[in-house]
Amino acid sequence: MTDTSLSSVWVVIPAAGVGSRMEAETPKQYLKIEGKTILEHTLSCFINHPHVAGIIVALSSDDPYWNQLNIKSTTTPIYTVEGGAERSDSVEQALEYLRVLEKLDDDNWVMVHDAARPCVSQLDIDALLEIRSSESVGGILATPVRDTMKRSFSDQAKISHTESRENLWHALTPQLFKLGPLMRALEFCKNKSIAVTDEASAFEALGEHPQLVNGGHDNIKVTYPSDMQYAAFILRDRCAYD
Ligand SMILES: Nc1ccn([C@@H]2O[C@H](COP(=O)(O)OP(=O)(O)OP(=O)(O)O)[C@@H](O)[C@H]2O)c(=O)n1
Ligand SMILES: C[C@](O)(CO)[C@H](O)COP(=O)(O)O
Repeated sequence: MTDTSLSSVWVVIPAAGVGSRMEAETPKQYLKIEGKTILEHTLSCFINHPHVAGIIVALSSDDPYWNQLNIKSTTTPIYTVEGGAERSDSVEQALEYLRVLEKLDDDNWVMVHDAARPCVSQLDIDALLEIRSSESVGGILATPVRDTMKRSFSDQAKISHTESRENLWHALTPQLFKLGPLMRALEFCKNKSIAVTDEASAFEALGEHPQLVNGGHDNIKVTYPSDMQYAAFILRDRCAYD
């Protein structure tokens, strides 16, 4: 087994969604904040990063926007692959590309990060990368739940009961795992028809316990229209200090 604790990682950016909850004409990853698309903001978090070997972006088959982006990358190769029906399918397509065309072997680390999360900080990315030298199966950025959590009835917006927020986290991205185990975990879930909305869930289905790395709660996933203003505030604030 080669020592990959300090090797560079490939970044998988699932960007093939339609953004239905955003209710916009354009898929949300192509909506603009401060003159740049959300996808460009997200890519800028990883382009020319010293520990990033390359970026693979999963796009929808009929994506007419990608070629219009203004992406400047001097040291980081960026490739695209056709995504799939679900986020997990898009991730699998990108991983297959890395294995077959980039000829990455199983113990290469890969980091999966939502195109819709443009506010991730370098500090958090580097904190997650630290787990490469641990014995863990991999891990994710996450942030502890801050509010009291209520469970509603399934058929009405009334409180059924309060869920304990003890040891309850919001899963964020990036999520960092080794290529081979991640592909096998996703394949296992697909074969068992276990729907997974993040990479960690696939490992949990195998009885694994990925590491939780405390990340900023401002690493939001732009999902609803109201998220755009908050993301713009965070990005403006971030640029003011960079
Ligand atoms: N088939 C899919 C679905 C989603 N994604 C990506 O996965 C990330 C997180 O998914 P989500 O926030 O749910 O995006 P959408 O699926 O586009 O949003 P919605 O569920 O509102 O349609 C996004 O960057 C999205 O582009 C993807 O690559 N392939
Ligand atoms: C991967 C993720 O962002 C972690 O919170 C989330 O699971 C994506 O879910 P979505 O339904 O695809 O937005």
